[in-house]
Amino acid sequence: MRDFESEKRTAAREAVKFLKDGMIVGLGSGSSSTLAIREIGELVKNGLSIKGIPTSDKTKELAESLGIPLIDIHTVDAIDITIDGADEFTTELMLIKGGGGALLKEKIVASLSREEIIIADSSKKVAFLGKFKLPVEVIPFASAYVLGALAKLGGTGEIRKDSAGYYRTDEGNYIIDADFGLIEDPASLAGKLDHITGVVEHGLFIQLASKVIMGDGEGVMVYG
Ligand SMILES: O=C[C@H](O)[C@H](O)[C@H](O)COP(=O)(O)O
Repeated sequence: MRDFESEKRTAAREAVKFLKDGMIVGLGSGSSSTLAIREIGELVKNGLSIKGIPTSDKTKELAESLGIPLIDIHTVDAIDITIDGADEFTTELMLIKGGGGALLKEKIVASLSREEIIIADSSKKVAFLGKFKLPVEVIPFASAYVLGALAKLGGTGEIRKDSAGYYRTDEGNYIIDADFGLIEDPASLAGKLDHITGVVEHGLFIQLASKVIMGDGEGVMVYG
């Protein structure tokens, strides 16, 4: 029986070894990223000098509580390294992200990053993306239209809910969790989703990850 929590922690510890003094570091969102951010907090306490850019309000709060210095994304040309999690990944470094609703800022930060390191436990590795429903962030006004557009592409979708009603992202948008079955050509689907009016962003990350560090039992496997 694998201990996924411990695999995530091992991957997080491995990823933070890439951080060096002076770096601008993208801080991912979700439970795996939280482990990495806690490790970064320890390193900062011990003298590592980095500046972080958080990918969600929750991550910002966590980083602040750990004393990790932050920098405004508008003041940087590039981010040296981002450490983030994923809901699914393939060994070709394609990802589904956004299970926690943070995909928009995560994709912006990943796009600005020289290196995007994904940390994951071994349950996240798949041959084909799509068992995990694909998060699609939409402007609330467009949600019915987008559901129809997804159906035309062969998908079904449901607007994500939470205890307060419809779930809202940090930017106030809705998330549609879309089911396309197993996705044989993620790049092609990503291109089609990019063209739907009202879609702000989607959780298919293509050619954004530089490597995936996967916890594998007691050790790690590195892809990329
Ligand atoms: O919106 C959330 C992010 O994309 C997370 O990186 C992703 O959902 C993986 O989260 P976790 O590390 O909690 O499995």
